[in-house]
Amino acid sequence: MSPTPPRTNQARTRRILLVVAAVLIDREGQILVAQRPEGKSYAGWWEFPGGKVERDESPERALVRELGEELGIEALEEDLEPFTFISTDCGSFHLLMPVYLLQHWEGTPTSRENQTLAWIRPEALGGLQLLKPDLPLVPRLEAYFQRFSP
Ligand SMILES: Nc1nc2c([nH]c(=O)n2[C@H]2C[C@H](O)[C@@H](COP(=O)(O)OP(=O)(O)OP(=O)(O)O)O2)c(=O)[nH]1
Repeated sequence: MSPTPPRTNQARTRRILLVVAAVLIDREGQILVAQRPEGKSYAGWWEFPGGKVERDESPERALVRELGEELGIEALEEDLEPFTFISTDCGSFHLLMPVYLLQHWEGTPTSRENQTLAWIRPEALGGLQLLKPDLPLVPRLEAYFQRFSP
């Protein structure tokens, strides 16, 4: 009988892609979601605003930059509240995505990159075709918002 090979979680480690995302929450407790536009990978799927962290950029700086580029808003790094993170195998890369909550910003979020924007109630998140890596965020956000409902 041959010896049992050691158990490993994964055959090999893939390149880590560091992406940051923000859950914007307005005064009515609605959250902002964005639909990826034609021409991008996963066009038509919904996601949270954000994007890839560039070389020599902190996650918070990257997110402030992405929010400016995608939504035309000004956010402060200190207003980004760490919420959770996603760490998952996406096939050709391993996605590591810190997710922040944001309740204060300057300006009105506007589509700057042809994405469709929607303000939705947290309980409507489950009905959207969200990017698969984002699915664990749905129950976590629902639980977060339930804590504040009467
Ligand atoms: N912004 C954002 N990206 C997400 C989320 N969930 C998720 O899996 N991603 C993935 C999709 C992409 O592979 C990557 C985000 O990168 P991106 O949006 O800057 O990249 P992209 O491929 O759309 O753009 P580009 O390289 O063509 O400029 O992270 C999310 O909620 N928000």
